[in-house]
Amino acid sequence: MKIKSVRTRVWTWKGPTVPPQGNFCTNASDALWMKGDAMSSFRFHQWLTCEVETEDGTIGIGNAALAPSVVKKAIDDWYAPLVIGEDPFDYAYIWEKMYRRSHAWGRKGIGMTAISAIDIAIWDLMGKLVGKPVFKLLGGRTKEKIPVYYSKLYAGSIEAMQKEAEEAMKGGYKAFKSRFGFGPKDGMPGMRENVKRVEAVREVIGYDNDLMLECYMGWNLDYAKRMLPKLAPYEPRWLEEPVIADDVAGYAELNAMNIVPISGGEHEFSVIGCAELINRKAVSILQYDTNRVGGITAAQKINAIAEAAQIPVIPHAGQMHNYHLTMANTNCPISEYFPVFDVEVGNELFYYIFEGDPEAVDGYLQLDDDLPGLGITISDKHLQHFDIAE
Ligand SMILES: O=C(O)C(=O)C[C@@H](O)CO
Ligand SMILES: [Mg+2]
Repeated sequence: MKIKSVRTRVWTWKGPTVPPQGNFCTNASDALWMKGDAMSSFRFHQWLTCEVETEDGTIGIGNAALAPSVVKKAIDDWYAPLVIGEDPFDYAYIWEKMYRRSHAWGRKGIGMTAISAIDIAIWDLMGKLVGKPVFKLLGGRTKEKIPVYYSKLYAGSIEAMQKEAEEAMKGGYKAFKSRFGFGPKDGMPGMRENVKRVEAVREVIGYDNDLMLECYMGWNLDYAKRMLPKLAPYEPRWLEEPVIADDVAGYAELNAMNIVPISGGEHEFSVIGCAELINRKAVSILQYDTNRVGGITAAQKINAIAEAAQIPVIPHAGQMHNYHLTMANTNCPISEYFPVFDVEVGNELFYYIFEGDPEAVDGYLQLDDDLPGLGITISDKHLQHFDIAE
């Protein structure tokens, strides 16, 4: 069975969006003097779909959210010709071929994202060709159902964050991730504002539920070292991306302080890139995203390395490509879950492109033992809200 085509499309959201609300999420651009919406370059209002088709007409669906229009070009011009004519079940060889033939520029970022989208499509394809869900090809069911954590709680007024946390509690969630709104440029007053919001969310969710704290690369080593002791009393399960992704030494220093577990990895790429985070003890929880790190082929290899180091893997984002890996690995204890919302940052945009993503019920989600592949289709329900570029 050979791959006969690779079809990429870029989906640009033109529907209603929720406008940014002030200091709602620290991020890597906060260190710039720029005025205005620092999160603007971190929104996901475009998405890439990648459909890999075999001679018999079976189509596997992959996707990517980072720089979709550039990734499309990389796939169309460079990677698609490498995979057409190959047998999808030679997925390890295909992965190496894409990785090594673009090694001069593709090891991280755009290239690895393109490799990820194709690889995810190949795994969906293989599942469909053998009539098995992808998780059954990876190790099978390791959980009755997948516990999830509610991931939103962007920084806003204390009242608004407490209201959102109350609603999420009513939804049955038992773990919650909130975002910080203040960082180094906001000085001591900002530190106090950050702590106030952590305390306020804890007041609502109590101490029997997990609270994770997200910096999204918006702090630095000095600021994070000063913040950790202030956060410890609120018992966060982890502090996420406190420094920029390249500051692996900073990650390792913060993690070694052993005050709050440090997590990261959603902006790391390839097996070796994640092995570096593990081997340098830079993270206590690894959070690659399968549609960035190298797809399912790479993610499963990373899962083995993480398991050997007893570092739990909790992939960034929801989406089926991550859920299947979590279901198939005991060392992947829970999944991140973006509740279905109006399009804001855009983490939730995939709900408007695909059908089949499970909705969390009482803090859990379920995968179907008998649904071949990833279990998603491309939806036609929201086409009026997208411009689609072939
Ligand atoms: O969900 C996460 O971990 C992210 O980093 C999403 C990003 O939009 C910041 O919240
Ligand atoms: Mg994150």
